[in-house]
Amino acid sequence: MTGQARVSLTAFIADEQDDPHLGALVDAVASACWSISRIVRKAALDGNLGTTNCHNVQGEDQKPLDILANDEFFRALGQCPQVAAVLSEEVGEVIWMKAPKRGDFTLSCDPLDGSSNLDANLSVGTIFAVGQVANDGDRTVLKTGRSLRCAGYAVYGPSTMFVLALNGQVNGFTLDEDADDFVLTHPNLKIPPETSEFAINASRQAHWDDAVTDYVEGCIAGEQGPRAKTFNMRWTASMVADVHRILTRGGVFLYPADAQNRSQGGKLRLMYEAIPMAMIAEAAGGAATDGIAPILDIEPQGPHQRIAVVLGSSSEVSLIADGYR
Ligand SMILES: O=P(O)(O)OC[C@H]1O[C@](O)(COP(=O)(O)O)[C@@H](O)[C@@H]1O
Ligand SMILES: [Mg+2]
Ligand SMILES: [Mg+2]
Repeated sequence: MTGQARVSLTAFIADEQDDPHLGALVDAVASACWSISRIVRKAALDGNLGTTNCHNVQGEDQKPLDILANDEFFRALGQCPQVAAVLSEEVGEVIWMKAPKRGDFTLSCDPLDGSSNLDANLSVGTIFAVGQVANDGDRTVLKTGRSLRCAGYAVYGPSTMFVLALNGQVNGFTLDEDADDFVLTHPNLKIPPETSEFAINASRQAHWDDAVTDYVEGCIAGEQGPRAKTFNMRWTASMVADVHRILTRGGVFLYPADAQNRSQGGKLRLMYEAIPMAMIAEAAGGAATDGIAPILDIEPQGPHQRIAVVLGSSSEVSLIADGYR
């Protein structure tokens, strides 16, 4: 985007919508991501790699950076008077910051996504979704993704980027560390409907159901197979990094429910992984399903509910969903 006027995230949001409170909230989330980006980059220097003896409500090991990123989020949101509630992967229950008033915001977040990659210095990220309080005293956080005001993620990779779905569009901003600012570098991101790249943890093949096995075998069969084209495969084990690649060049991401994780509903969490990424995928012209229904139409049953996720290029998503019928 050289030669074009630099547009900062703050200016972009002010242009895009007229609710100054939402602008302030997105700015606060971006500042939390900026701090997390610095903490992640200095982790080895500050002794923040490795493990802790702590577990989150899902029984998962909490890495030092999971906890530090979560603290950063609450610090930044604590400065936003319009934030009524926060649901975080790292905290068991929904935290109410104040008595909810009509128009206040609720925030669901995965402060550090892809934490199994931290010690290997691979790309990780942060995921968030912003809901709104419908009426004074309304304490409903578990709403379908269709009710969201915006959603996004930050990816801490070779560069730090902030990607935001707002008003039916997805835009990417790159952190300019010298200017301490997120600058619009990837306007109006679109997921191409066709692709020849899929992402799945193939080591779980033995547990897959037929719909997934048939789909992957069809891809791997290449030009001689039913798809009559060559497919590539990628798996980074960071949902943010896999989804960012799909936003950049297309593809389909699958973390299906399988024989091993079906009893808990799948692996990924509906409120702060599946729903925000589904909003981003749909706003970028892609699709997102649990195999049966669009993820944004699913009524959440619990704050840490898990779900199957298939998202990305619309033609592949519908082909995979056909396999479940
Ligand atoms: O280890 P697996 O089975 O490949 O799972 C990787 C998936 O788990 C996650 O790391 C879960 O997210 P968290 O790191 O936030 O717990 C996703 O980012 C990723 O897609
Ligand atoms: Mg995650
Ligand atoms: Mg996480």
